[in-house]
Order: sequence, then structure tokens, then C-alpha cells
Amino acid sequence: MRGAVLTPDGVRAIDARLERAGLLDPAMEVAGEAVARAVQERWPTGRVVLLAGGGANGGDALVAARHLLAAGRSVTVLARPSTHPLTRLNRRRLRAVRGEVRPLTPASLNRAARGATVLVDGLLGTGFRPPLRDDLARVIGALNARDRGPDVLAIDLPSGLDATRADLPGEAVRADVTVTFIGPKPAQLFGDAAAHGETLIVTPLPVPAAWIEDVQVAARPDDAALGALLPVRTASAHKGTAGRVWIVGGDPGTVGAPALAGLGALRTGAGLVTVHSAADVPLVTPELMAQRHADLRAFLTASDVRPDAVALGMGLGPDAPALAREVLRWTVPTVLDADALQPELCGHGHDRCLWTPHPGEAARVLGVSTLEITRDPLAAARALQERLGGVVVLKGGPSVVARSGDLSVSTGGHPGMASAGMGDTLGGMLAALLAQGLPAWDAARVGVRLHARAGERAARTFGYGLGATDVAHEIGGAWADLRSAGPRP
Ligand SMILES: NC(=O)C1=CN([C@@H]2O[C@H](COP(=O)(O)OP(=O)(O)OC[C@H]3O[C@@H](n4cnc5c(N)ncnc54)[C@H](OP(=O)(O)O)[C@@H]3O)[C@@H](O)[C@H]2O)[C@@H](O)CC1
Ligand SMILES: Nc1ncnc2c1ncn2[C@@H]1O[C@H](COP(=O)(O)OP(=O)(O)O)[C@@H](O)[C@H]1O
Repeated sequence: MRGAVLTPDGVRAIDARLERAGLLDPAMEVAGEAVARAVQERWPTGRVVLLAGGGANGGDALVAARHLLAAGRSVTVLARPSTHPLTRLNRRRLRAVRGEVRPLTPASLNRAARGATVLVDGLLGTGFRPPLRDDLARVIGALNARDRGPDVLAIDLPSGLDATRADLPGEAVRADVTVTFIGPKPAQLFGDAAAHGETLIVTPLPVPAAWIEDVQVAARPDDAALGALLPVRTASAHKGTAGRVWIVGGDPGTVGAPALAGLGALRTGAGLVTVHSAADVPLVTPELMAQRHADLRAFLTASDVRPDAVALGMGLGPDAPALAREVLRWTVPTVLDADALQPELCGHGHDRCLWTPHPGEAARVLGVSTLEITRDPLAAARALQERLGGVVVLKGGPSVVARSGDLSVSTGGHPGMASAGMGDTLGGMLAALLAQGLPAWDAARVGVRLHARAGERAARTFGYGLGATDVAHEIGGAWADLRSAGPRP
């Protein structure tokens, strides 16, 4: 997947500029042609049924039908009435090449679908506003009711999804493939909505890049751009210059968490990693240094040694906010995770803080339900950053990175990563990148992708039984993957 993340408002703003430039018609032509191409590539034989709604999404379907007819394909077009001028124009163009257009009803859909190879859903795109009207809900219900019917290709967005939301507003088309334009919409990245379109093809339209940058809600940097951010170690480096990381975490019962963070930091290139804990941390990784403190807070208060970066909160227990306040006074680059993600720390951070909540922790910080976080992760990440300052990573599949006025989405990873300790490892990795001199924004974006890439690699061996240590052992390979995607340092 490539491209910026767009909302319907962004699409409308681009459409308005295209319209003023007289370029909306060519853009619809490119969009429809891309749909026809996707049909030809994936379903090269058999009859194609195209469903056209009244808006521009329907216009794209009519253009696609014309291109498929020209390629010699057998097509059936079922359409709803339209007042959209370009859609009406493309209906006339289709008729001019002998393309027949019949009215769309649940009954006509059922008849047409019999024996067809693929159904193209051009009913509703980014112009849809829930709730879905009953007449269309019946059509979408009929489309979804097929047990062993034709595959479904959705144009831009499966009909019935609200492009801005990760949850389902009601009945929505379940698509096998979606051809979306310019960039994915939030509904195609997150939650149940994203699961409604299995394969996503992002198709560029002839639109100036600056127009897209003006309206994108979030960026999605590719591996080449992220790989270029990775730190480079000089030949004369020694462990004291490669980044000294402190992990402050662990309480009786949760001592694995800081050990995993330490492993993540080591594998991400930190030269010296020390775990400071109130409990005995198992030295599963002998390269780690572990210091147990009878009074951890007194140690942190009295210490005049400063590491290059700190990761604090993993399994740390109820004292985490008080301990975090001590460390935040040092103003060294600090990752705040797990037990340190508390509302009482709002206002105590600084610009070099990197906060890493999962949706449950995010809900706790913002005082809302987890559902409110997962329904709109982009808005949630923005709200968390405003509350906490610095840089926020809202973790998930995908994760969102936020700094003041800026959002970045990191896709990839593997569902097997939904297992305990995965976030602890990430926290250590981020601290290692901070300790090697990366600004928090860069450390977050490249660190999250590195972690996801390591998860993808580990999944090849371990599938869904992924453990956090399996992922940590793939960090080196993931590093090489990202590095080779970008320009040579
Ligand atoms: N720049 C780009 O990316 C480009 C994008 N392009 C394409 O444009 C698409 C956006 O087109 P759009 O703005 O015309 O809206 P669209 O999705 O067709 O929906 C409007 C239709 O939905 C209907 N409708 C609405 N709410 C409803 C409800 N609750 N329940 C039922 N019906 C409801 C509404 O009906 P009405 O209310 O008018 O009766 C109207 O018929 C975009 O997704 C992409 O495919 C390309 O062509 C070119 C460049
Ligand atoms: N389905 C998924 N796809 C991709 N990444 C995932 C998925 N589920 C979890 N992850 C990643 O795994 C990590 C889980 O973090 P977290 O919930 O804090 O784990 P823990 O608290 O057990 O350490 C996050 O970085 C998240 O992005």
C-alpha cells in the first residue's frame, strides 16, 4: 500500500480543485480504467456485473464498464438514478458504445449475479453519510447474502463504510479486493472496517502531490524513507558511544517486562543497557546489567549519573507515576510505557518524551472508553499528544505516531504480535534509538516500523504463536531490510 491517508473532506477538497481546473473528468477516467485493469488482471474471464450508485463512485463504475466492454468482456450494468453531472455523462458514453444500463434492485442484482465471475461495487464511496437508507441497505444485504457467489471488487471503499471510522456504521459490503484512489482512508486501515476489504490496491490519480500533502490527515512513509533514518555506527564506536540505556521497570510478578525491554534495546544497537528494578530481574540475556534497588525512588532521586535515554514503566507497578516524575526532571530522552501511562502525568512531560500507550492505556489517559479510542485511532492519537506533549505512539495494527500538528501511520506487523510482552520490547527499542541520537519523532516512526518488520519476519517461523523474544531476535534482519530499502548511508 502506498500514499497518504485521506478523509472524505480531503477528497472533496481535491475534487473541488480538479473541478476548477477542468480535470475531474480525466481523473474519473483514470479511476474507472484502474478498476477495469484490476478486473482484467484478477478475473480475466467470465461476466462482470457492475453496480453504479448515483454519485461519482457510480461514475467510476460506468467508466470501468466502458473499458471492460472495449476489452471484449461481457458486462451487466445495474445503476441507480443519478443527478451527478459526470456520472450522467459517463452513462451516456457507455450507452454510446452499446452498453446497456438496467435499474438496480435486490431482485435485479440477484438475477445478474447468477453465473457472474465478479461483482463491482460502485454504490457508495467517500460521499456516503450514515445511516444507510433502507433501499440501499436491502441491495447491500442481497450482495452480502451470496454464499458461493461471485467475488466482489469495491471501488474506492466498500459501500456502507464511513471512510472516517474504524467501526461499522451498519450493513456494509464485504469485498475481496478494493481499488482505492490516491491513498487509503482511515476505514481501510483500522478495525472491523478494514477487515471488510481484504486486499487493498492503492491507485494514484493525476493530482499534484502538493494538493495531496495539503489535505492528508496522516502520512505513511515507506520503508525506503524510514530506513534512511536508522542511525549509522562509525568504525571507531565503542560501547560508551553506542548509547547508554536505562530500563526502569519490574515489580515482583512482572519482572519479565523490563527484561524484554532490555533485550529490545540491545538488539536495536544500544551499547550499554542497565535494568533498574525494585525486584530481581532474571538475567535471561547476560549482556544486560541488572541493578536491584531496595528503594528505587531514593536511587533515582540521588543519582547524578544520566543515561542517554530511559525507558520507564514496563511492569513497574503502582509507583510508576512518582518514579516517572523523578526521571522526567532529568529531561533526558524518555520512553514512558505501561504503568507510567497515567493521566496524572499529563503536563509533566517534555519535548524529548515518547509515550507508548496501547488502546486500553490510551483510554485511561484520556478518560474515555477503549471503544472510543479504537473507533478513530487518528483522532485519539492527536488527543493523546495534545494531553501528554512530546511524541505519542498509539500502538495497534497499525500504529499511529503523533507529534504536534503531525500524524504518521505505520502499517505492517502480524496479528501474532497480539501477545504479552510485545510492547515492552518496542519500548526498549525506542529507547535505544533515542540513545543513539534520533529525535523522538524519527525514533518513533522508524522504531515502530522496525518492530513490525521484525514481527513479520518472526511470523514466518512462528506463525500465530509469536513471542516477544522471537520478534526481538529478528530485529537485526528487520534493520537490514529497512536499510536496504533506503538510500545507502
Ligand atoms: N479525488 C478523488 O479521490 C476522486 C474520487 N472519485 C470517486 O468519487 C467518489 C466520491 O463521489 P461522491 O462525492 O459523488 O460521493 P459517492 O461516494 O458517490 O456518494 C454519493 C452518493 O451516495 C448516496 N448517499 C449518500 N449518503 C447516503 C445514505 N445515507 N444512504 C444511501 N445513499 C446515500 C447519494 O445519494 P443522494 O443522497 O444523492 O440520493 C449519492 O448518490 C469517491 O469515492 C471515488 O470513487 C473519482 O471519480 C475522481 C477523483
Ligand atoms: N494485529 C497486530 N498487527 C500488528 N501489530 C500488532 C498487532 N497486535 C499487536 N501489535 C503490536 O504489538 C505490540 C503490543 O503492545 P502492548 O499491547 O503494549 O503489549 P504488552 O503490553 O504485552 O507489552 C504493539 O507494538 C502493537 O503495535
